[in-house]
Amino acid sequence: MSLGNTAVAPPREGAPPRRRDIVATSPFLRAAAGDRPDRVPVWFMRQAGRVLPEYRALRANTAMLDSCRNPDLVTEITLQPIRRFRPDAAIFFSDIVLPLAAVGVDVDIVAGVGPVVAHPVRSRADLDILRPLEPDDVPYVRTAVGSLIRELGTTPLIGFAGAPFTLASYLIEGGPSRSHIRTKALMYSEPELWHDLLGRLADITAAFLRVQVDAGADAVQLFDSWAGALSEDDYRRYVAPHSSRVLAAFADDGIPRIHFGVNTGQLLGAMGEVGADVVGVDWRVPLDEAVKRIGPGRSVQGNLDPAAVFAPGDLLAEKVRDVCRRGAAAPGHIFNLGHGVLPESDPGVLAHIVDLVHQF
Ligand SMILES: Cc1c2[nH]c(c1CCC(=O)O)Cc1[nH]c(c(CCC(=O)O)c1C)Cc1[nH]c(c(CCC(=O)O)c1C)Cc1[nH]c(c(C)c1CCC(=O)O)C2
Repeated sequence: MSLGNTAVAPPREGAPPRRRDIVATSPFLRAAAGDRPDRVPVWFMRQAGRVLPEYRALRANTAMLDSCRNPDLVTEITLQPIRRFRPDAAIFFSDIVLPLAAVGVDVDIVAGVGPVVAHPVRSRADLDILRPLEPDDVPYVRTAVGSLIRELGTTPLIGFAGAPFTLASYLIEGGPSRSHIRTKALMYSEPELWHDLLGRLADITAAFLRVQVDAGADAVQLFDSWAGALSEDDYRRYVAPHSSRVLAAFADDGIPRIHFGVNTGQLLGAMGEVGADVVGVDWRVPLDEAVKRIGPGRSVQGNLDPAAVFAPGDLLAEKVRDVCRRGAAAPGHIFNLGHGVLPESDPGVLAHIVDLVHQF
């Protein structure tokens, strides 16, 4: 059975040869395409990074964005969790603000805070900073994806980018925000400026993903981490057209497009409709209920509470099995946490979760 619309799309004219050999066998790619492989595939958002001591050792003297610009470091960091956890997919090590930095936005990643933008975007004049992203702005991305494809063997590589709304929030607020007040104020009071801004961000995001896909990434995930702050009506009006344009740019590539956000119970249907093959679900909505909201023909990814890794072993195992059982309501299910791995997590417990999912 193949309900998804991914497996059938012919490659784009002039596109690189996809790793067609793994499409038929990879549990991750099959589940993304709406199939039921022999085992439930699993990977973890933020599996590459701070949870691993070998990562912390490697990054000790390198700033986050500098490490993203070093293909050897990116390759090694992306591979570290593959060796340790044996998940069914790798995710490219980078950050959602990297393409913004690549077009000249003064953005830094401050430890314990997150991305901080020196000159927030608040007026039409500020938009000029957002020029289009050219492939040559991120040569290190092409190099790193290429070397990963050679190293990964049969494990698929997920490319990713931040969605226009989530990037806009960082740009407008100047950093992380709980309420997104300035973002929403601009959205409501200057809709024309808002749509210009999100349009530019959609172009940058699509171009950043294009570099990864043309270098050989086997899937893409669009992170709209903060979209859950919006009502469905506002999401459809102010955000969906732009995310839709990003995902539509990969409709002919024959690769799965995963669309994820946090706290998006009210948006699951809309987030599927913008052109996702797989909808990522956080832990607040059980997967069988999420499947009803998303509607037919789309796979789901998720959705163990990242804090469940701190539960006693038998309760954790019960929770893992519950996610797998409920995920069976979708055409295809990719096991994941409902958001990124928490830094305090024990890597041994993550490896155990991979085993539990594979045994299910
Ligand atoms: C919030 C934040 C961002 N960027 C950053 C933060 C703060 C992190 C912290 O101190 O807790 C900075 C950052 N981003 C990343 C690191 C490397 C170390 C690590 O935290 O693992 C660091 C220090 C990797 C990353 N950052 C991201 C990835 C890719 C996604 C993945 O691996 O699953 C990685 C490896 C993506 C990212 N980056 C950002 C968002 C909103 C997302 C989307 C995913 C999400 O909602 O968490 C912005």
